[in-house]
Amino acid sequence: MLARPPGPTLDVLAGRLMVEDLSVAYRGVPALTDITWVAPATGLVAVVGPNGAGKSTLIKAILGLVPSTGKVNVGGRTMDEARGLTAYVPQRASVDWDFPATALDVVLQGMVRETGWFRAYGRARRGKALDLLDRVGLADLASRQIGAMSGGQQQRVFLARGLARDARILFLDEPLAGVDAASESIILDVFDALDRDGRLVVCVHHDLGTVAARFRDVLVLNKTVIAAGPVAEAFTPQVLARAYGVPLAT
Ligand SMILES: Nc1ncnc2c1ncn2[C@@H]1O[C@H](COP(=O)(O)OP(=O)(O)OP(=O)(O)O)[C@@H](O)[C@H]1O
Repeated sequence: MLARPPGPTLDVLAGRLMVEDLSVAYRGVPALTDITWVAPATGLVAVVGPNGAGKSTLIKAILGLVPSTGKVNVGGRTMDEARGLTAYVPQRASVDWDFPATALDVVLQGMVRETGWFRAYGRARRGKALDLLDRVGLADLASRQIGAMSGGQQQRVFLARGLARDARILFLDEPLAGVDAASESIILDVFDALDRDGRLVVCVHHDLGTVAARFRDVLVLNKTVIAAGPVAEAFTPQVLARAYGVPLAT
């Protein structure tokens, strides 16, 4: 049985992302073991942990991008059934930046679903894609090749692409890694707007110094769950010492 946080009724859990006994192994080597986690209904969650803790693997396993055992559901729906509710912004390092596409193309690709490629290029969709680029401060670079943009600009384009799905739950893998202060500020402002809009943002994050200021909840991982919950309760020096193996200040 899923261990529930004390108190909540089924109503409170309705619609929540729930992970139960999730395990992943790569060629027989465990990367994640028995992850059980009930995400908050909305808000910003930082997924933190040392290198190799399994943060990226967790996001991919939740989305069904790597084989896993255990259960994942959103309010009782499997991830396949809930696919339309989710968006994924992968780690920048995992993207081939040499592919020939403009920033606008990349955002339009985010709107392609089961309906197929053709419908994605209607006038309304193009307008929406331009609005999304504007939202991340890149309206004037819509026709720039993605490979000719800075790291922070590329990350913002991929955030806009994630937003194009109008998802209720957004997963982002280190969107703030290696971006400059201006890009970081724009990305965090978008997160805050998503939070106000009642979305759930699950973000792999390396900078422990900004967790308390910018995220409401945290999931601390080191191949299994070390702690999870509101930052004030779960992001403590004791938890971080357990996760990272050395004392760290929060
Ligand atoms: N495709 C793969 N094949 C084999 N092993 C993998 C694969 N992907 C990840 N791993 C291993 O699984 C473990 C968890 O990796 P993962 O990338 O999920 O960790 P992470 O916490 O996101 O790390 P980082 O902070 O360095 O990005 C690591 O030991 C990694 O080497």
